[in-house]
Amino acid sequence: KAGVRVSFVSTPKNIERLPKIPSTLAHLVDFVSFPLPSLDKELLSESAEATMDIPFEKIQYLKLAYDHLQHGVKQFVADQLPDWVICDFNPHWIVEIVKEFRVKLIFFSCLSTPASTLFAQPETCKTPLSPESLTKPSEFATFSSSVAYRRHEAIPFSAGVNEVNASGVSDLERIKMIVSAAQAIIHRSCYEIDGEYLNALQHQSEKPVIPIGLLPIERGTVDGSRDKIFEWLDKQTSKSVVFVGFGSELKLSKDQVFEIAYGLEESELPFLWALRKPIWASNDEDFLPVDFIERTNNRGVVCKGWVPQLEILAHPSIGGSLFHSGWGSVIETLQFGHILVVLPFIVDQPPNARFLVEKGLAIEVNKNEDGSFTRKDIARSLTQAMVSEEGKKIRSNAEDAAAIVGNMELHQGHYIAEFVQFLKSGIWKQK
Ligand SMILES: O=c1ccn([C@@H]2O[C@H](COP(=O)(O)OP(=O)(O)O[C@H]3O[C@H](CO)[C@@H](O)[C@H](O)[C@H]3O)[C@@H](O)[C@H]2O)c(=O)[nH]1
Repeated sequence: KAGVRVSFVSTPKNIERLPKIPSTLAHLVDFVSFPLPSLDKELLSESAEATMDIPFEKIQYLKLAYDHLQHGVKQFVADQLPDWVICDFNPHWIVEIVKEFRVKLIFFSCLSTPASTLFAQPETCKTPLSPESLTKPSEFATFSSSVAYRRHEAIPFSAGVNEVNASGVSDLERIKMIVSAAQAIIHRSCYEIDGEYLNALQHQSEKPVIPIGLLPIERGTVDGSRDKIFEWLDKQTSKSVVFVGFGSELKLSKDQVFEIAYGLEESELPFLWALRKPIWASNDEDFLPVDFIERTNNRGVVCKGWVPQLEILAHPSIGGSLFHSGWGSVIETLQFGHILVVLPFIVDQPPNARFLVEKGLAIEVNKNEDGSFTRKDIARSLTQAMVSEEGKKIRSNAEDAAAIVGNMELHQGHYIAEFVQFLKSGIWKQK
């Protein structure tokens, strides 16, 4: 909308998943599709193009396949000579390409600023990321911060990012290479919500750390066909229903799915659960406790598949959500002023959850030291959030947050405008 020409480079299936570009912007935005090079079918199925398509242990092969895109991308950069390349942490080989063609680079971190303050500790720039460094708040947080991993979360996370996987390059190495070559780092962030962490991150970094706003999605830009989910929601009382979802890439175990199911049942609250077929399920239908659907069908709906989450969250019957605290879902929930019950598992989800609790916007489900949780923990947190007196202040804080998180003028008008200014001038004045 600011008149910047954008080529969005990805693979066919991922591009198909994106919303269509409005005709008024079609002359400025190209979707550039490179077929994903195939690997041995044993390693990666031909239809897999994103983490949501595969089990966790296969992600390393997806990275390997993406690394083979470097030749096509190099040719594209040579032909187009863009002013800037913006990329996430994955394509470390872009560093050589931008150097060769003298193109400027921006690192887009899709993780929140509170989470990033933990990865960007000065010591981790030199050494592998240790679990110890993740279990304490950033030393650059000059305020009282509770954002840190618990030990049971820090151990697998640090192992995952340090490991030299099948692609031959660890995630930490990828991030380091891109960050050190980038002129700036951009975050889905704004001073009004996570300003203190943005400032802490800026103190940790020698480069501009630029908030590009929270990028709330405008309604009507995603498919929200009014199918029977909405007919059911229309019949529910205002702000009474909990939306339950765990994002795109998290794979829950059978125990976890069952405890969530029993917890929903025990809470006696109306719910709408978006549940894709778990990888351990033997068939398309049977992955919930016996008779769960029958026992809860007077007040709950389970949608087995991908749902129009944004349109559901916008419905007036939704009052709260039970989420993994993926940053995208956090923004979408707060955009509509709903309280969050957070049950974090992987990547940045644990620090996101701590941040939301610290801000008085969420209740985190209690977990044991080994990371397990029970139906009682789920039911207790849901009741507290949705109906109890204890949750009243948090419900009201979440409602107030909608005025900031859902403010399109602030995010698109102000933050994106400032970022565009940076793209044009290359100069960033720290706030
Ligand atoms: O049935 C569904 C399920 C998901 N979504 C959408 O998918 C996105 C999910 O995003 P997010 O909440 O960020 O979850 P993940 O994609 O699972 O998140 C990964 O990426 C995030 C950063 O973008 C990290 O914060 C998470 O930890 C990481 O797991 C959101 O836009 C949802 O609206 C749907 O529309 N329908």
